[in-house]
Amino acid sequence: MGGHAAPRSHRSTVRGILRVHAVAGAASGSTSPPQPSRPKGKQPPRPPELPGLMHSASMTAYLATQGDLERLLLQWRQQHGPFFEFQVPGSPPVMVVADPEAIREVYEVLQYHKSPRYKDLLPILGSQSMVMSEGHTWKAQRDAFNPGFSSSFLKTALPGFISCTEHLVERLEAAAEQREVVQLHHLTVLTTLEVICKVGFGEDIDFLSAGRSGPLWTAFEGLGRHVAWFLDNVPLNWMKDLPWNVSKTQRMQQQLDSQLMAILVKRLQEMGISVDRQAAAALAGADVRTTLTTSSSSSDAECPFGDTDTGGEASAATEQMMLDSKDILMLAVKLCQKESVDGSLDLEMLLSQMKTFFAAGHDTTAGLLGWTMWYLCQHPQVERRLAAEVAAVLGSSSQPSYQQLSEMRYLNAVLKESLRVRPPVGLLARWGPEGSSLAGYDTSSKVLLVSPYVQHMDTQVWGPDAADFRPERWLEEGGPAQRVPPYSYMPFSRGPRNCIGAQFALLEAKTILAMMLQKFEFEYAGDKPEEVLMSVTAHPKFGVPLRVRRRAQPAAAAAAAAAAGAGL
Ligand code: HEM
Repeated sequence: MGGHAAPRSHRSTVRGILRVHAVAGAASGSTSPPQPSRPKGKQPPRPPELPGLMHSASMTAYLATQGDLERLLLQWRQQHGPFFEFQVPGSPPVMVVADPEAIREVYEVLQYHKSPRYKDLLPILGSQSMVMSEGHTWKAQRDAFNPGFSSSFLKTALPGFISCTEHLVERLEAAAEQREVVQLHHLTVLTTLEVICKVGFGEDIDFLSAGRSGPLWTAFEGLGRHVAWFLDNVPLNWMKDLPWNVSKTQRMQQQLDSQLMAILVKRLQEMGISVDRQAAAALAGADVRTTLTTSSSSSDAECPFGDTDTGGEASAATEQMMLDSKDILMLAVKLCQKESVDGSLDLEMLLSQMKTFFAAGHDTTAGLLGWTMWYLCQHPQVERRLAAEVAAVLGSSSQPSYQQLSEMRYLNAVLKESLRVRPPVGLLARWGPEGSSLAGYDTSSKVLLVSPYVQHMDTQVWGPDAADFRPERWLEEGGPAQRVPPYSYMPFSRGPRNCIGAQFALLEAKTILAMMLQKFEFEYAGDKPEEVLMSVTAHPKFGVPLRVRRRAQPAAAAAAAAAAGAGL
């Protein structure tokens, strides 16, 4: 079945339009940069303009694409070439850039800043989130957290990934026993939340048992819905600045902040670092920017990574810290302390990154898992081959080792293919500075929009079956997938602002899929095909309802795998 054969709802169209509008930075928002006078430079082709919210007549052409925003961009790319522009009424022009070399220029050479409208997400991500910071501040944050997301550290964290997945396996066992249909996407959301808390922050929270009732989930979900409402309803976006909405946002943010701050303070105390609890409470509770001192510090210096080089091998000292640290947060705290002149810690910066990882670290990977299971159900021959590989590599072991996961080449290909045909993060936006141009086009004060989906569907790069879900393409020696230019495959973006969590997400997805497929068989239980619900990420709209059955005994499965060995 084709990669985008599932039809999409008109509702998701409208949300999609609004997302573009939001990312573009609607004029109604206070965060839109000023509009300077236009410099010289040619203008790219302009397809029929995207409709504004109330212009339903002009929406007709748009809906003809079955409400699929990314497919519309793909269609326009085929009609107008790799550069074209549109403008949503009331927002700056949006130039779509689909040429791999031009994207590389923007992301690696020119390193344009992110679109200012991402700032609307700061209540969820934290005021110092590395998603939005730039320059030295951003570099300091990446330097502090990069080692925790490296493969060498993640290798040691594998038991954490496994123990969270065991909760999921228990839940699926109960479902198989009771012949219950599970909403797989929902279960993967809860599992990936467990993983980020455990591996990221060293905190055990049983989200699968607590479900939607746990205080951390309740706080996160409430704030998320509140913030998303203003993003989705662009014409009413200004209402977020009304005093009662500002205080509601602050109140909800405070609930989330206090939950995560409690974890942070606990972890610091476990590390022997005492924290001024009152100040921590104030930081979690109000809109203040404070740098707290800890027992080993005496002033309020920030974590000064500004001039540290991120590239290259980890130093021996960092490697030792990796060995001694149980989770990513602990490692980052140690690195910050080491670099700090006086041992002080910027708690607000740490809290912001915790919020960022909590938000960015689960929804995306849960989407990847949900979509992968949907594709496996649609392609039983792929599922059989994958299950055979898992059985052959794991044998009777119920806990995969890092080495075993690395040996699963077909699993790797399945995940790469799933990320290609349905990249969880659909749109990336940068801001063209005043006076700038790209490939001869004026990009001054424009949003430069890149769609990984458009890049992944280019038949000139991927071949005529670009739209098909076909993991084998990644294993064909000398095939088109081996020759794609870097910016034609970018589910995790690329360049210095690529996804810090890419290795984390892949290890997590491999662990969860291998452990699920070793024990269970799945069948799609929905009465209509899955559809995309475009939110900040591309969700499976119906939640991937699945019937679960126990797979034949591992020994029998291993025998079947041996028989299928030639196909591995
Ligand atoms: C399948 C899973 C994931 C996908 C597809 C994904 C995709 C992306 C993409 C496309 C970007 C670039 C955004 C932009 O330029 O606007 C990004 C950035 C980021 N991601 Fe992920 N992500 C995933 C998982 C994770 C995980 C597990 C974490 C953390 C635990 C994470 C944390 C981040 C952060 C902090 C950034 C901002 C990096 C920076 O600007 O320096 N992501 N991700």
